[in-house]
Amino acid sequence: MQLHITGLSKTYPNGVQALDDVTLSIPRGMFGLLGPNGAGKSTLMRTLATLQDADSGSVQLTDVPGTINVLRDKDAVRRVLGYLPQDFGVYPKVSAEDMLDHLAQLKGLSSRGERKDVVERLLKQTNLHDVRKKALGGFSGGMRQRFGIAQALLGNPKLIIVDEPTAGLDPEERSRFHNLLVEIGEEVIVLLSTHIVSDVSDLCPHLAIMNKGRVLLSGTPQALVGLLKGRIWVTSVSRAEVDALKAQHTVISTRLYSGKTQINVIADGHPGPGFEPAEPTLEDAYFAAIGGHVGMKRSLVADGAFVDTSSVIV
Ligand SMILES: Nc1ncnc2c1ncn2[C@@H]1O[C@H](COP(=O)(O)OP(=O)(O)OP(=O)(O)O)[C@@H](O)[C@H]1O
Repeated sequence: MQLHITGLSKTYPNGVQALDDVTLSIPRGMFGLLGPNGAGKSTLMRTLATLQDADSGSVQLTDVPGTINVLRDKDAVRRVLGYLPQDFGVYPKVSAEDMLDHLAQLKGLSSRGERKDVVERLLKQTNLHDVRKKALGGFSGGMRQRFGIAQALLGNPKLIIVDEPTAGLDPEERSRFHNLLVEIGEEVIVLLSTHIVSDVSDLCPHLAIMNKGRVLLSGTPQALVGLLKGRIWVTSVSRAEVDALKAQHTVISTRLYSGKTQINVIADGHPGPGFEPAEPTLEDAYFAAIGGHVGMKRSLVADGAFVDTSSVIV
């Protein structure tokens, strides 16, 4: 099973181009869609979830078995889709158990006994069984997101789309949520959008980095990080020195560390006194891509094949 997205574009009536010729092949397992706010992640996910139309392009879900034309055969997509939107709302007065039972009915599970089993299993899987009688309005952010996954798993979906699910969760709930996603398994496609690099590095064997509606890079974390091998340098300076360094070097990120500013620079050779070589991380790849310092030849992905980023130009 693979999801092939080819040349997908979308411009909103206000003139914002949210998707600009997006081409990606998404294999089975967890796939991270990483990008800053406004990159176009939600637009892409809503389009794949059949909730809005693209202006052009095509999307195919292969070997489901058979092939689904995602933009055209919306009912067929909905039968294999589980979706957790960014703004997942719940009825505050309804209990988790009753709501899940209701959603199961809407998904077509008409047998009461079968529904009871499915609801029970999902509540256990998402660690909500103890609070199943509690009204959803009293749920914490993390519990609500786990409930969101429970409803997305109704009907054994093959394509699961989760849009920024960890935003606003505390570290413990984030880790719990990550474990839940990992458990969903490798037999389905799980597309996860996030602006948090560690969500992707912890979970996803494949990812794409998006900005301004375009895919900047895609591949395995190792391949993306490999692009920067020997090219990341780090130094630590006082705040007063930061602007001068930014004027002289290609700074890809700065962060405060023990009261000093740690600066990561991209350069093909040693940038000068005070710099140490650094092992590149996915965060470096992310910032380098967003800053336009590494990129992908568009023609390489034009055939829709999943690109090994060893073939990426820098
Ligand atoms: N319905 C809409 N009408 C007009 N512009 C929109 C609409 N939805 C999104 N946009 C714009 O399209 C661009 C992409 O938005 P989108 O929500 O897809 O990005 P995102 O990567 O999901 O970011 P975020 O995490 O902030 O939602 C943004 O500039 C946004 O303001």
